[in-house]
Amino acid sequence: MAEPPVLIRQDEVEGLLHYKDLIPRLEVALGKFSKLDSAEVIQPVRTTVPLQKYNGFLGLMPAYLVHEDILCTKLVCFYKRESGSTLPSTQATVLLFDPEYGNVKAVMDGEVITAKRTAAVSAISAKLLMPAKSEVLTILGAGHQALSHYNVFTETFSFKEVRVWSRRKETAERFAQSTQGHVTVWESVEEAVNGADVIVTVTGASEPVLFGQWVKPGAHVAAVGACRPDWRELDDVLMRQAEVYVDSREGAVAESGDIILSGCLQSLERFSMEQDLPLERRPLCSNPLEWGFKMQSLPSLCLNSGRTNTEDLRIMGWPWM
Ligand SMILES: NC(=O)c1ccc[n+]([C@@H]2O[C@H](COP(=O)([O-])OP(=O)(O)OC[C@H]3O[C@@H](n4cnc5c(N)ncnc54)[C@H](O)[C@@H]3O)[C@@H](O)[C@H]2O)c1
Ligand SMILES: O=C(O)[C@@H]1CCCCN1
Repeated sequence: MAEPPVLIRQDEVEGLLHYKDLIPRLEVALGKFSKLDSAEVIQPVRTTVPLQKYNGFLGLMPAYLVHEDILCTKLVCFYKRESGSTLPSTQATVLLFDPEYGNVKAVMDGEVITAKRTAAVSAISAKLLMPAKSEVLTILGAGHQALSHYNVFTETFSFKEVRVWSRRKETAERFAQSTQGHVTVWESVEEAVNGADVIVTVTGASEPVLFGQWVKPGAHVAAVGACRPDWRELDDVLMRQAEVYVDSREGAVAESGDIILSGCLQSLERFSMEQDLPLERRPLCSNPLEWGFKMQSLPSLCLNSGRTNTEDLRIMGWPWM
């Protein structure tokens, strides 16, 4: 008879999960996942159950690391909340299984895991893709993901200036006061991103909030918020100008409204058809030399609107370069 599962609470997860350990482990996992080799990582596109009555979804996210024999599933409820709602927009739980016996070994808080994993993967994309002398970071959105992204980006890099914008100025001001460093609050997105080297979009928007004409050439955009086919944060101009790097081709094609609604996929598909590339190797990027940059399940995509140093990507161990 199996032992009952261990319960790992949010404060315990918070105390155990540190970016200095999380980032290198995610880089290894990303590398294995990018190989599309099911002998390494089995992580199908998640199943999503609509909760129409509450304008939300339940996501079921299994993953199996074969060599490490780690089997887990994240169950996450996520919602589009009305402005000013006090209800949470995300609630997640992670189950760890004994792959041989089949029982649940641990039930752990998924909120901190989601906040830190997502931000860490955005930081990994920035390590590889942001301009060499990045000085200005702009965060669009002032919620949970905004805070985890602020924390990992200021811990990992040294920006001279950090800016924040939120659709409600008071939430941006509250966010700025809650951080340890100096964060400036901006009234408009256009002003907030003007000259920014790195832009993180972590809003609950359904329509574009970031427009290509405002983004400095070569800037890096870590687009996190639009993780449903009918949600988007980025406009068509940005999607078509940028080199698009995604966590998973299958996931992005199924879930990323920024990719699906901008039509950039069709043009890229057309390109790869013409090149008669094998399906599993088709790029999801505007630049034929850059393969789809695979990242842990969402952020749905990272954009690099300038040249990318592909050598860095090779160094990170992504063999598909
Ligand atoms: N890619 C991933 O892996 C991943 C992980 C977690 C969350 N998300 C998504 O990222 C987004 C932010 O997540 P969170 O946990 O920080 O949520 P949150 O509710 O804590 O914060 C959302 C922020 O977006 C703002 N916002 C909401 N609706 C908006 C709109 N229509 N226009 C502009 N701003 C708006 C809110 O004011 C708030 O500042 C959500 O859409 C969530 O689904 C993605
Ligand atoms: O992959 C995740 O964990 C997130 C949860 C929030 C909605 C989008 N997907």
